[in-house]
Amino acid sequence: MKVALQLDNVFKQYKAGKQAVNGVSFRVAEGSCFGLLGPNGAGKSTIMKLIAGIIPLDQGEITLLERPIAQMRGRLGQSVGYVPQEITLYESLNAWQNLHFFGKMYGLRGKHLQERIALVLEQVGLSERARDKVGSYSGGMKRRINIAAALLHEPKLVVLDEPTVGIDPQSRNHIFELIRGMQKAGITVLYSTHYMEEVELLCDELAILDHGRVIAAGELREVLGQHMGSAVYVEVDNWQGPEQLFANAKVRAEGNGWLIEGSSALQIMHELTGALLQSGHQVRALELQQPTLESVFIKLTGAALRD
Ligand SMILES: Nc1ncnc2c1ncn2[C@@H]1O[C@H](COP(=O)(O)OP(=O)(O)OP(=O)(O)O)[C@@H](O)[C@H]1O
Repeated sequence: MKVALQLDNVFKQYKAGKQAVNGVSFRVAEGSCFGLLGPNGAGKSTIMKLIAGIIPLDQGEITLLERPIAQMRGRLGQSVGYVPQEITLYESLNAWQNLHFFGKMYGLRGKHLQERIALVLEQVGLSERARDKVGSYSGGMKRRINIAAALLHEPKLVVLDEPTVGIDPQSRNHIFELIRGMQKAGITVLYSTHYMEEVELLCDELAILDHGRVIAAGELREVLGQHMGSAVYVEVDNWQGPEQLFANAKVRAEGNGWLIEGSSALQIMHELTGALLQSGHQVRALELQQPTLESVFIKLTGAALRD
């Protein structure tokens, strides 16, 4: 695996604030989509700003394409396309004019800039609205132009900070398609979100963050497998519960029933059906439950991801 981005023991504290990033390390393979998943305040935006060189780190090292970013200075901006959470566009200008402005900031000029603007507008599906004022756009369309602006200079790494918050489904789909297109083109994508379904859909690998620390990281299957076994959910009328039946599994009350987690869900189901058939209890629900990022997060932090 060729590493595009590497963070080694990175720390960041805002003035008089708490430790926003607290010893974070992870590696992102070239051409992959890496998800940063965590609740509000976990440190996702801060990590992204550190990578884009917008704020300096306190300790540790960030390496982009085998070069420490501390040594890259102006060249960092050439390699990274950073899309902040906030929309940063001129509402009174049209999309083309906005992109022209950003393109010039990246040092693009003349015919090449015009070609790049046309291409990124096509990539975000807004060529036909290019001459309309951005002020007349929906939130999702503005977000797509913000992403287009970060692609103008053909960066090797694109950093997207919660790009789907508060946008319409059509824009969301466009953004997903765009990311898939970037991956095909060998561009590395760092994607932050607090929607676990987005990570499951888009990302090859992920890091779960909480209070500025990585609490789990790796490929999706790996993370799910490492932290959760599969489980069986059961609802039974007038039953004292499955605790006595499963000495070696974890049992907890959930909803109107119980969740039994162990190394073999099939074995749990087998034993459960045997016992319930014998006792003649009325079974309301009996199902296999695959581990999800949500369940991993609850297990690791004791809180739901969207709290
Ligand atoms: N400019 C700042 N000054 C002081 N503290 C800050 C600043 N920006 C962020 N923080 C604090 O740093 C911590 C991490 O915030 P950060 O914005 O990186 O988290 P996040 O995971 O991106 O959250 P969100 O999803 O809300 O954007 C939080 O405790 C936040 O309050």
